[in-house]
Amino acid sequence: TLGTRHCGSTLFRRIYLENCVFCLIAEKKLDSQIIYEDDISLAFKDINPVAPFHVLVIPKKHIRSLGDVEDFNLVSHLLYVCNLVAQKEGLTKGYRVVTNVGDDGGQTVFHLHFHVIGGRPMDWPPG
Ligand SMILES: CCNC(=O)OC[C@H]1O[C@@H](n2cnc3c(=O)[nH]c(N)nc32)[C@H](O)[C@@H]1O
Repeated sequence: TLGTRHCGSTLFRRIYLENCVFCLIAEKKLDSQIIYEDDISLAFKDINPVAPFHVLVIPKKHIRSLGDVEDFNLVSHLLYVCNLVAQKEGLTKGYRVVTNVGDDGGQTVFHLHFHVIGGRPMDWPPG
């Protein structure tokens, strides 16, 4: 698919990025329910919640998945935001943070994102 080929051309990157749903959300070209934003990250409600509270935390910069991260200070910031939105929601009984990496990981949107899932007891092991 488009996302699996790597090509240096700016045109290819522009077309590819314009097909990234989370890039469109970050650029406000696609609507979403934003619950936190700063200059490098965004948190918005998942369109298909699996729990009473289900929010996605993403870098505004396009990064395909955790496997493609170069600057882990950014990941640290994203996890800080996960905790921030969970505290803001008042998830005092706990919550789960999940990132899916690649096909076996169940990743379906290839723009790095952390799920913050809460409001009900979680099962273990995950599927
Ligand atoms: C299935 C878990 N693996 C994964 O990769 O999760 C991707 C997550 O992104 C969610 N999602 C997809 N499109 C959109 C969209 O346009 N808007 C919003 N607000 N969420 C979206 C989807 O429901 C899934 O939970």
